[in-house]
Amino acid sequence: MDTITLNVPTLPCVGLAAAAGLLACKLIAPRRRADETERGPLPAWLDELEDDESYERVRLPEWDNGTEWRRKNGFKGSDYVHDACAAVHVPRYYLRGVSGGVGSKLVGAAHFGPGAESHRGLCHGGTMCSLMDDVVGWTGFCATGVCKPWSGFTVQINTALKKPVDVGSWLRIEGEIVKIDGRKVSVKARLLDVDGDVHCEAEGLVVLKKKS
Ligand SMILES: CCCCCCCC/C=C\CCCCCCCC(=O)SCCNC(=O)CCNC(=O)[C@H](O)C(C)(C)COP(=O)(O)OP(=O)(O)OC[C@H]1O[C@@H](n2cnc3c(N)ncnc32)[C@H](O)[C@@H]1OP(=O)(O)O
Repeated sequence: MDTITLNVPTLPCVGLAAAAGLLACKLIAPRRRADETERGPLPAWLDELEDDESYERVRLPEWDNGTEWRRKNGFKGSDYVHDACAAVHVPRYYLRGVSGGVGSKLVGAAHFGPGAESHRGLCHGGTMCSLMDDVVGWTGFCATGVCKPWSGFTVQINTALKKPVDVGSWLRIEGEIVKIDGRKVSVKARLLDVDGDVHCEAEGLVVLKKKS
């Protein structure tokens, strides 16, 4: 019968190697995944928005410096959509704010990464719904015509899935305030490609926080 000899001094080494591997995954792998180049270049039309004076880029510390800002402000994880490693990722939003809120429009680019896959190269419908939730919420936060982060809650997102999304796509995401009734902000949103084909659209409702 074969015998297996356990070399006891190697055990701590194996343990150390495993710990080092784990640390490498935690520290190195997420950074590699976060590398923008893996998503390819940002779509060119984002530059057009940058140059368009009617739109202003929404810059927030929770997006620009997410990890550190969140840790300091009591958040417990990474942003489901805005984090660089998110399966479906929005790197930027631009706001065309309108005084009074109605007509204010938020436009951004969304990338569907490999982690968003459902069936053979196509993305999970839930990734489109998540995006609709995000853009409805952030558009609702612009109910005064300027972006006031976390100023309300998304309470409804009625999403119609119209056309599948390929893994690796960059699509345009838009939200627009169509009605404000007290604390209730109604938003229409859609996700479209460069040809103007609509992949999904949504009607959403945001309830603003009570004034304290
Ligand atoms: C607004 C109150 C603030 C509370 C303070 C908490 C302190 C927190 C501090 C800081 C938070 C920063 C904010 C973070 C934002 C996160 C981002 C997201 O989008 S989260 C996504 C997941 N969404 C949820 O998890 C929502 C869950 N829902 C709720 O928590 C409640 O429903 C809430 C707070 C949104 C509203 O509760 P109510 O007690 O303040 O207000 P009511 O009187 O129930 O509703 C106001 C109006 O909205 C309608 N409404 C509410 N929910 C609706 C729904 N689901 N569908 C249709 N209408 C709805 C109601 O019918 C009412 O309408 P009528 O004024 O009577 O005409």
